Amino acid sequence: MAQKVVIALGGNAILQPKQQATYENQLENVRKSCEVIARIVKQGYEVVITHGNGPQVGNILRQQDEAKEVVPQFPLDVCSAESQGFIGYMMDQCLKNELQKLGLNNAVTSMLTQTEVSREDPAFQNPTKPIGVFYSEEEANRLAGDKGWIVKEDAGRGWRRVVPSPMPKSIIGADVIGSLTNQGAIVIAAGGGGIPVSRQADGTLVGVEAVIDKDRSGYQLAQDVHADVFMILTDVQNVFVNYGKPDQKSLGTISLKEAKQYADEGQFSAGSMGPKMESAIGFAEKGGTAVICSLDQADLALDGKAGTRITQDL
Ligand SMILES: Nc1ncnc2c1ncn2[C@@H]1O[C@H](COP(=O)(O)OP(=O)(O)O)[C@@H](O)[C@H]1O
Ligand SMILES: NC(=O)OP(=O)(O)O
Repeated sequence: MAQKVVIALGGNAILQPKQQATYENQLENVRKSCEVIARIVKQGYEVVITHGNGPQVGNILRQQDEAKEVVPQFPLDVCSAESQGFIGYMMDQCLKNELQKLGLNNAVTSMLTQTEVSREDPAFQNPTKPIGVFYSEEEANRLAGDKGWIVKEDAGRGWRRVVPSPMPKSIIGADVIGSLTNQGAIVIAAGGGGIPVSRQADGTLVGVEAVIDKDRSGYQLAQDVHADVFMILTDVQNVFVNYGKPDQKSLGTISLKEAKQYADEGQFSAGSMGPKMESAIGFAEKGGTAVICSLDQADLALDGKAGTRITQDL
């Protein structure tokens, strides 16, 4: 039987920190990602894709802010939906095109997805999710003062605005995503972690202002669709211990025990590698294989020849 892989693609792979946020730049990055994903499909894997939206949703908020005298501002959950919509569109189109180049005609569909969170989540008191572009410390502090933002340093790469990132409780429509996948479709879902919503006392859903971590939602999605492999594609080839220090060490295939030990030591930053490793460990604990690697090495990493790989039994 074909192996099922959930691929979580980083928002930074769609827009790199030093690139201008033009549509053309993002489309080209998505095209390159889809070229790799199409090769994975060609290898015979069943694929479900999720993606980040940190840079994009931050830019949408900034556009709104700059235009607030002219057009009313929308809440953050709606901005999340906007980013999911435009990234889903680019991905759906690029993947169809890249599959066609390989002579494949799998059905591809992008599903606008809501993810349930709790309004009581402690994340609302401690924002950790970096969004938008990077600033110098001075510029970030100025913007924080002017606009009431909370800003934090992001893994040695500069300063960014941060927003609350509650834990996903459930992916709404995960059963539909699973059955489409089982029928051979490639589904793009829960982009940007999914649009954050909470369930009210009467059972109805309502939007919540937050940005969910796509690695955490991807982990939930991977369990929901009974994936064999959960693969997180980002902008580093491997996970490191002592990251950014002279003695940093790249991690290849590691045991669950080793991964947990490094996480307990605080080796992985909140808002970047932290949620990736937490999700990878969770997935491996449930018996699956978790892989964290760079986009360009995704197919090698699936074969165990690149990236950081965590499995229950070594
Ligand atoms: N221990 C670590 N090993 C590798 N990368 C790390 C580590 N800690 C923090 N990082 C940072 O995590 C970043 C990837 O996380 P993030 O920016 O959230 O990616 P994405 O947008 O691709 O999901 C890397 O670019 C790196 O700077
Ligand atoms: N929503 C989310 O996790 O986005 P990034 O992957 O861009 O940080």
